[in-house]
Amino acid sequence: ACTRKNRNDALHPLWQSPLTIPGGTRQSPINIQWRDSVYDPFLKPLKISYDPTTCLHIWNNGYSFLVEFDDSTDRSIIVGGPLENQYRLKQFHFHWGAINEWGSEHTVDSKFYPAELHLVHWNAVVYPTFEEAVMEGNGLAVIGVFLKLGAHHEGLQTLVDALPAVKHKDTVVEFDVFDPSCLIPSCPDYWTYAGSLTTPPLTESVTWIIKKQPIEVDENQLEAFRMLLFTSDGEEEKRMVDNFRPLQPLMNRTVRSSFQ
Ligand SMILES: NS(=O)(=O)c1ccc(C(=O)O)c(S(=O)(=O)NCCc2ccccc2)c1
Ligand SMILES: [Zn+2]
Repeated sequence: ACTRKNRNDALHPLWQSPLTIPGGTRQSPINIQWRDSVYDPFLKPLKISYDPTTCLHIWNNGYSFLVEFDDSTDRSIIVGGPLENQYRLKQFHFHWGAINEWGSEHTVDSKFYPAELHLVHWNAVVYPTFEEAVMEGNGLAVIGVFLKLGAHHEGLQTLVDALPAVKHKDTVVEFDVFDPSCLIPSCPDYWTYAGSLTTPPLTESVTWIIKKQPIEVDENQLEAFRMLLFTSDGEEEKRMVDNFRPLQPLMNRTVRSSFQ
């Protein structure tokens, strides 16, 4: 009998998710070619208002560590920018590499950053639950912030100090007051495009807002990310590194910029 070719050859090793979504036309991440982005004078400034007391906890979900927020009210929201509605903050997380040469999900002119922060928001004006918003074209808005190697980042350090408590998959630690706007650069400039989640279910529901200016973090802070584990306590340890999805084709999309 002929052997069935392993159909998993197209799966990404990390998430056993398909590398390409059949019929996907707006997948993420992408390379942002600066000179191909189109300045849109009608783009508004992005307005960010987070209430630090909506912060709940940090947990290691087995492919990143995420800080979750109470999204039962409109206390932590973003509005403006390319968005038609206001969107509620649900969580933020990071993607990073084993070394400083790569780690971000998006690239700029094919350059990787060592890490990338994603702040995930959902359209609670139109959709009753996050789970429904995840399935809709205008359901989510994710702010992406690049991390580059440089000065120590005070705001990030409070997060880094909590990471040893969530070293293993499925561990959680209380984290009850944190204002993530300290992780967002002051420069208002951003790129924006229509994309998708970069983790399963990879749904094409994300308006991406990628800040042009990176934040600086130091080597010890990046190394702290790399001390986390994909694996649960008791399993053979696998360091949590390179948790970024490969670049996806731009296809018929234009990246707009809020700046000239
Ligand atoms: N890189 S990304 O911004 O695309 C992203 C990464 C991870 C997650 C996550 O689930 O933690 C998320 S999420 O919080 O949006 N969850 C998406 C998967 C999900 C769908 C429905 C219910 C729960 C989780 C987004
Ligand atoms: Zn992400």
